[in-house]
Amino acid sequence: MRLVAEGLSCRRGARLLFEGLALSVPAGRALVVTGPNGTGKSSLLRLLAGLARPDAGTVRLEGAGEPDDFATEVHYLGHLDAHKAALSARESLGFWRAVLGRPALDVDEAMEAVGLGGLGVLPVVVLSAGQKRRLALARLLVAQRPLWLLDEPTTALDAAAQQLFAAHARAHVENGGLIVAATHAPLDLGPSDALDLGAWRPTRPVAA
Ligand SMILES: Nc1ncnc2c1ncn2[C@@H]1O[C@H](COP(=O)(O)OP(=O)(O)OP(=O)(O)O)[C@@H](O)[C@H]1O
Repeated sequence: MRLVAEGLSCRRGARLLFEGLALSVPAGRALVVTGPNGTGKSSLLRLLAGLARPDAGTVRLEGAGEPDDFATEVHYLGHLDAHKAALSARESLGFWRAVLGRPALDVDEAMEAVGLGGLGVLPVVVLSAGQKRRLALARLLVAQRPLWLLDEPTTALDAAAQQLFAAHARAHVENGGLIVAATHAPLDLGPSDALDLGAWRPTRPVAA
């Protein structure tokens, strides 16, 4: 399996964020995307996830079966954690496990794996910011999907949770998974390439 993007251009409002962007991420490898605020890291991840259309260019996941199946191969973790506030942490994760399909860890195993063992009965609304982020990361573990698209995955995580996350991510890559992660923090995801989106900012014409 390989994620391939070619000739990608992205415009938000009146601003061209990048154009002609190409990337290729094979199975068993991660791509770490960095760049200053506003350079388009989240926008790029949304294009790769199929949540937005590029102004030009294509995205494909080679070796993923039918093109229509693309969405079922992808875990997208955005800025927002996408929990239902009124559910308990266990119920929320169980909901995602049922919806996402291809079950992997069971709910209690995944809660333990992100250090939330014992907190499952709490309503999501009372969890701390870092606990909510841990719960979002647990979603990656309850359903088997090869491509993880992660937007600032370590936001709000303490040092121990960052290490836990990195260990799960490296295991995913070692098992042939693919990861594209946007980050402002150093991330050790195992065999990786780097993409600095700051270098893709279109240059402005120099005023005469
Ligand atoms: N719906 C929108 N309409 C207009 N502009 C938008 C829209 N969404 C995002 N933008 C702009 O697109 C640019 C890129 O935003 P994006 O969130 O992709 O950047 P980022 O690199 O992820 O930033 P950060 O590091 O702050 O998270 C920003 O200038 C933002 O204001």
